[in-house]
Amino acid sequence: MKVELNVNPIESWAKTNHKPLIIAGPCSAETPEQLMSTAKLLKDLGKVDVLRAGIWKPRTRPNAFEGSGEEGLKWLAEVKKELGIQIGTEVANPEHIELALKYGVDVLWVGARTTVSPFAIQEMADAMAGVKDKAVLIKNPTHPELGLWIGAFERFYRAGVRDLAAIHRGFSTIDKSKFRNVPTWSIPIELKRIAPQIPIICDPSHIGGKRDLIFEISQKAMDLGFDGLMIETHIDPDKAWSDADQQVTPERLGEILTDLKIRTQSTTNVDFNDHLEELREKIDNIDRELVETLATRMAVVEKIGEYKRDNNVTTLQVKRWDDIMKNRSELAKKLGINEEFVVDVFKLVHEESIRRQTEIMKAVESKA
Ligand SMILES: O=C(O)C(=O)C[C@]1(C(=O)O)C=C[C@@H](O)C=C1
Repeated sequence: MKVELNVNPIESWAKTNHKPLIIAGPCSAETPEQLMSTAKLLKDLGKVDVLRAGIWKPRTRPNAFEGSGEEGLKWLAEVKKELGIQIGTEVANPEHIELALKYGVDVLWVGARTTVSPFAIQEMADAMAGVKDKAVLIKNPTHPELGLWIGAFERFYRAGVRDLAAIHRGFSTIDKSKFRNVPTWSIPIELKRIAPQIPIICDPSHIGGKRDLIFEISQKAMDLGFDGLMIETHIDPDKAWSDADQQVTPERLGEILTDLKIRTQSTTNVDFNDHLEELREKIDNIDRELVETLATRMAVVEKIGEYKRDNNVTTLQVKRWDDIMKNRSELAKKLGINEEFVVDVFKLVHEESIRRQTEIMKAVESKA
């Protein structure tokens, strides 16, 4: 799948000359004082490009704080006027968009729970038709379905929105995890591969769910070459009306941003590039050998499949499979590589063996 979306580079709409783009501010706009005092400290850091604040909060259950609504937009507009900082908030329907535009919101984002619904996205895209100079950021859907995420970009793009970016906020899981939303980095990496022109912003607050994890997640995003960070920041995090555990003080945000190592996609250093080229050639050769070895293995699997078919023996051989898993895992340990990774590779290999042997069995059935 290739996605042709000629979206504008982040610098063109965020009016920033540094990378990464930093969006920070409280989870929710609670009071005019809370918003203004947080915003002033963020502005003083000199590194924050957009002040964020939730106005309408999609809470799991209805009795939680659901946002300050239009009133909060007035406070945001006041901050923009007084501090000259760009402002951003989450929108979930055309009415939110209309109000956000009325109060001069510069950056609108679509939440994960909205991205899952193409109906909601289409209505919002229609509401953005003809709107100029406003950026739309789209959070990944709550579950790791890349097509749905891309579909949301396509809907806004068709409506004429060109200032677009993705926000990676992790994926819901019922498994026990140290993260609130598991990052499953392979999904944003795949988005980068098939649509490299779409900037990606990481939301470590929602991935981590705990303030202690924010630095580590942000650094990982920088190591992967993400374009920005959205970090929830509150003047007094422990007293926040929503998501208290994942917010940091403006002071802590300053430390995080200072400590982050920012990497570049490439370098003009000739020695580095020459050496990288040599190593990549080695990798190309190793990969060729790997694929050739897989093909040789598969030929043996097919031979076994024919024997099994002719002797009415099942494709799946649990004892043998279990022995293979144990042995390959021990081998990985001995060679000092990640055992889980090797086990995962062999699970895929085994799945393919079974698929191929099932085909061999079927071929005879259909002849009979
Ligand atoms: O050993 C066999 O019986 C095979 O068919 C080979 C193989 C494998 O891929 O290694 C495939 C299926 C079985 O479940 C066990 C092992």
